[in-house]
Amino acid sequence: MAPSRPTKDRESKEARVLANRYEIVKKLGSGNFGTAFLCKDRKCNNEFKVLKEISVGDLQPDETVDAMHEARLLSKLDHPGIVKFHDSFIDGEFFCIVTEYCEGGDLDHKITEYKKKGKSFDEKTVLNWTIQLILAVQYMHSRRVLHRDLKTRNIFIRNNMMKIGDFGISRILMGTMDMASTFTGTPYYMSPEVLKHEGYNSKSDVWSIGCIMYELCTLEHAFIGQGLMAVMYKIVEKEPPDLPKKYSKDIDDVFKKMLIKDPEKRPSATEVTKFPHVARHMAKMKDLLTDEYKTKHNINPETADKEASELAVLLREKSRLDDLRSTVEKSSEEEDSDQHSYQAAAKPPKLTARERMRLKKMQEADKRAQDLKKATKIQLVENTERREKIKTNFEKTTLPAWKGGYGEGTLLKEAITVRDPRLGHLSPREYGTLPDHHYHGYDSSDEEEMTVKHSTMYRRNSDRSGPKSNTVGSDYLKRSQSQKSPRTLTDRSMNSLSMTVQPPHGDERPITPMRDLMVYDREHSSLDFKDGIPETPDLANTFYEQFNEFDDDADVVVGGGANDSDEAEGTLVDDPGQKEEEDFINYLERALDKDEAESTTVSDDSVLGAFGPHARETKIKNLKGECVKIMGEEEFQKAYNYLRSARTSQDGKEKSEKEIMDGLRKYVKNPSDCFMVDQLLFLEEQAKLS
Ligand SMILES: Nc1ncnc2c1ncn2[C@@H]1O[C@H](COP(=O)(O)OP(=O)(O)OP(=O)(O)O)[C@@H](O)[C@H]1O
Repeated sequence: MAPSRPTKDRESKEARVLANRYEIVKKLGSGNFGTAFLCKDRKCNNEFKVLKEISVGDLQPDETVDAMHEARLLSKLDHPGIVKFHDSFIDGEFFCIVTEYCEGGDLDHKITEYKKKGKSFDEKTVLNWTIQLILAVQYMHSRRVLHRDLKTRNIFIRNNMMKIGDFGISRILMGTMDMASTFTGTPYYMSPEVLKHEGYNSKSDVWSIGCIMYELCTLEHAFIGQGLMAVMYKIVEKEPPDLPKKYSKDIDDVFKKMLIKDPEKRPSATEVTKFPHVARHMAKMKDLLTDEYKTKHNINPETADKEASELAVLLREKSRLDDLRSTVEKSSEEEDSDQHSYQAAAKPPKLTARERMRLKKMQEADKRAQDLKKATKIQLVENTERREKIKTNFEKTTLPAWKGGYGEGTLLKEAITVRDPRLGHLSPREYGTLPDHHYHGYDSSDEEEMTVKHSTMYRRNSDRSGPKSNTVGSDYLKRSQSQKSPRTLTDRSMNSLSMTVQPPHGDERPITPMRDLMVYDREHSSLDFKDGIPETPDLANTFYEQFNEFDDDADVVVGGGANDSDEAEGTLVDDPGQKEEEDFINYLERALDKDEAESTTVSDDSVLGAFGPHARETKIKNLKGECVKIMGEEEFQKAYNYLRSARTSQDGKEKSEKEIMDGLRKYVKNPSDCFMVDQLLFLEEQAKLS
């Protein structure tokens, strides 16, 4: 069993916080490689995540680096059927992995629960889940990643969706990378080629999914026997059992194909998706999910189409009007110059009555915008002066600590608010109730681009996790800033914000006055609020907090850690659940595409996680220790000698598993214990070869 932290540390009443952000909530359980905890991510709206601690023991530093590297690579896997990897870090002697939390627990628990209640999964559920798993496996394989330890305990349930978790980092760290989970004594999902030491490849993962599928139908393992050797023998030699009669022949066929002994003949994940029965079911799933998605997210296809065509007409009109405007502007400029006045006046652009009217309106609007720009410049100067005045007042007076309401917050807000002229003059209260995006993107002038931002609309005072819709605009801005895109929002991005953000109507929860302040773009603004930081410590702190929150480098985007940058580049859809639904529908669609290219079989040599000599040595050492612990020194030595000669028989005659097992009985009480001895021999062989 992997070492765990000292009891005192774990039982302390104070919340344990790791990496300055993950607050341990409770222990979920301990596995062979470490302990899993439910934690709250303080930097991510207290979102629940799972933190797994694995003792790195006496690993060499380079192996830990390897594991970190592996963790980074795994963090790139982004699929609705794969448990999201968020972060990894070293904490003392522990390597910590932070992943998505799956509230439905693992599939092993689910199956046990069903068994206890005498329930069973219907065919549709079995197919749904198998398809979800196979799509995730297909995705992994296309990225040349093998799981190698697919079993019901490594499959998690979230929102009734299957998610593959527990990738190999723990096994790398504990030195059991070669064959799936040999320490755990769970050979039930291991393929014949793995048991025969013929190497792990992508088809071995497909085998494991076949075994899981059988388990979903029967709540039993596909290959059972008394002891590990018996199980191994059945896997290698015996045909899989039939599925119970209540399942169709079609689904039985799919399962049987996934359990073809010869990996060459066994279908790949992509081929499984092309089986007619699977493809038909996938198409149904896609239609159903798409309908559900539309209903849930209030998307009416007819309205959407109508809106899209209306938008297209408007865009066409706008672009024609833009052309006309520039032509008119050009001709009037030319009229002003002596050179071409006659020529220009002679060729006025041809406009329809409607266009003339629109053009006139546009020109008026342009003029108004120019005036507003000027007004804002004046306002800026006034604001700066006012701010200076307030600063001086602050220096002279000590303000009482803020206790709610719109006291000094309002004062400060008034002082430093740069008003968006399009909003007219609003009271602070009115500012507070406007949706986020109304504050973005006003250009005060060409030279001094300034992005004005309202910080935390609709957020509660105590908890900063507001409804999702309120953060979309802010995240959009954060993203655009972090990508160093132009600081001001274009009309189009304003439009996209207006379309995406749906502020909850009538939601006027109290707003923290200091948070009502607008945050400015430090690099580009001519206003330097740093000079205007309130002197009262509490206010100053809150003031600073805002800068931290919106700092370009601040770690604030959903997802945290290793994935932050990726997610920052993500879609505008800010609800992870919604994104996942969309992604899953897309993957189904892609899998249904007949022309989709088949990924080649991925073998052990070509995948992530090739480990170095240090890791192998550690593995051999651990494995030997484990064997001696179980069998005793003497018995281990006998079994080891016997198996070494049996496995490496030089006479060219290969013994069957049954023969080997029978021979083994002469030396050991329980031949199934020798499963690990076999692993040890295999590793030693590998070490010799490398
Ligand atoms: N992402 C997750 N979401 C929800 N529960 C999880 C998650 N990861 C692990 N768990 C739960 O935490 C417990 C411990 O998990 P862990 O992976 O450490 O061990 P295991 O899966 O039981 O064994 P092993 O990994 O050694 O095969 C299990 O009950 C598991 O269901």
